[in-house]
Amino acid sequence: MTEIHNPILDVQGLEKHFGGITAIGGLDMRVGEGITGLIGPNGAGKTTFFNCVTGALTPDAGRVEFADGDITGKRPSAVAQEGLVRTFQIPRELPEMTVRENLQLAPRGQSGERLTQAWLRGDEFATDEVRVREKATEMAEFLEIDHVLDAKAGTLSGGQRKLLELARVLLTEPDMILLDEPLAGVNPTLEQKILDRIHDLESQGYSFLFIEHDIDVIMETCERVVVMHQGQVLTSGEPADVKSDDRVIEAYLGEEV
Ligand SMILES: Nc1ncnc2c1ncn2[C@@H]1O[C@H](COP(=O)(O)OP(=O)(O)OP(=O)(O)O)[C@@H](O)[C@H]1O
Repeated sequence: MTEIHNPILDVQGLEKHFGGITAIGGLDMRVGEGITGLIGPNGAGKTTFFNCVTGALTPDAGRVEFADGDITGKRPSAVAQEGLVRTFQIPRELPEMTVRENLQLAPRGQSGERLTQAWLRGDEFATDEVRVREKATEMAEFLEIDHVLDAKAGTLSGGQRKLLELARVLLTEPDMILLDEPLAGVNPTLEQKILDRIHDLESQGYSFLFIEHDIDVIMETCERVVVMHQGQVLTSGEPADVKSDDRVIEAYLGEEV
């Protein structure tokens, strides 16, 4: 296991139980800058971990620090204001609204208060409206969904919905983004586009923690990988080391490698 010396996200002793089920059992995890992969078998606790860290679930025990601040048990909006946001395995756009409306809402929604406050400070409301619109357009262009800006979000393909979700999250100007299977159900061309954008964003200073089941994608995309198993961190390190770790092969990769 390799140590991260200057973590952005530092989780200690995290626990989450559902009745008699221990989803997270005393987990310690440190995540630094760049792109980190989070892998593990079904039921390992990856999504529960995301939920506990970003405030959707309250942990039963433990401490979550982000950018040196204690965010344990804070609500999702407060966590987002600190610069930590997540996407969902199943995107959460508003299907009856257009893509543009979904994007323009993003900075004002639960996770966008930081940006909205910045925009509202000392500016005319009308100017803010224009800025919100411009930002939404820029983001749609960046993620190549600008051609569907006027379409209802509910009519988008699965892959386009993933891009919309990523755009909405980015519009909150986070520092770290937790991605919950952003490539699931996405065709290979779009998959490559999403990965390219993630790399672009990394070079702009964003950091990612990235749940992904495809080990080849993890190997190519991530500088570091954390492996979860039964609510704990089994190991972490560079992708090649993790892939050849006997415990990881036994617990997760099996005959895939
Ligand atoms: N709301 C809940 N109520 C009861 N049990 C839950 C709940 N959420 C998760 N669990 C249980 O907690 C454990 C961890 O689930 P979790 O979804 O976090 O795993 P995961 O690693 O994200 O799995 P997958 O890769 O299949 O998405 C599982 O045993 C799951 O059944």
